[in-house]
Amino acid sequence: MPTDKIPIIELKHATKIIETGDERKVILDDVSLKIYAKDFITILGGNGAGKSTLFNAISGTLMLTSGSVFIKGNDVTNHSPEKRAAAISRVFQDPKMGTAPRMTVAENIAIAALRGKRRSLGLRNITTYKADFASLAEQIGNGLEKHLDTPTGNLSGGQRQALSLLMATIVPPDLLLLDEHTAALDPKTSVALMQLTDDLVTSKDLTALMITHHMEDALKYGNRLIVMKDGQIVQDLAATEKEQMKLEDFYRIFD
Ligand SMILES: Nc1ncnc2c1ncn2[C@@H]1O[C@H](COP(=O)(O)OP(=O)(O)OP(=O)(O)O)[C@@H](O)[C@H]1O
Repeated sequence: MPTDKIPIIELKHATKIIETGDERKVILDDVSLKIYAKDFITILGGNGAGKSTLFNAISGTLMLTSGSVFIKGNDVTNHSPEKRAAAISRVFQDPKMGTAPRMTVAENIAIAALRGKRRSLGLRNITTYKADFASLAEQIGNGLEKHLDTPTGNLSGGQRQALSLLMATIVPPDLLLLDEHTAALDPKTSVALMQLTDDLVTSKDLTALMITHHMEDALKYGNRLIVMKDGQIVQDLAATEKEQMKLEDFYRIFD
């Protein structure tokens, strides 16, 4: 891992404590992490280990109790999620989360294409861009290009997740957060979406963090693997270390 470059994301002693009545719970425990350009990091951890909390801390939907968050060297610890959204895209587990259901596929893509731009595309001008949208959707596969005028609420879960992925990356973000984005899909669709994800991340040189409960995927994809437990990062493995790990080794981590 490079040490001289400025990380895309850096967490310094990120800590979140939840206090309710007499109860005090540390859900993110002094996490320090540097994520560099083109890192594709898979994240494993049991239920309640703090994986989504880590994503919430990075995207700003959870404000830290102490510690700080930097995006490309800028301290964004007190920035709202909206402000951080110019740099960070997130795809959720639930296919309903990433897209506006009453809007068509083309309209959703048009909105995503505007991210970070001041100029308005004007939804009325979508026809001008239809050919571009169709070719983008075609790259995604699974017939999305034939559904440009279909409200996204009528798409299959797999098509919606593929569309969410396209929308999250159409304007390449500084960081792509994948929050168990294949977990709600049937096994065949899940494998196809995972392959598509890897193709997109690799071809667009994206920097990505991916939470998964599939140990095989965590081992197969990415250049780095993080294991979380009790709000802490307990393993941070580079590609070479990861290659030497066997599934049994990971099962031991969760013991
Ligand atoms: N806003 C909150 N208030 C109180 N507790 C919270 C809050 N957010 C998360 N937690 C708690 O923090 C712990 C970590 O939750 P988190 O969702 O990050 O786990 P996870 O690793 O993503 O788990 P899973 O695999 O089940 O999705 C859990 O015990 C959860 O109940």
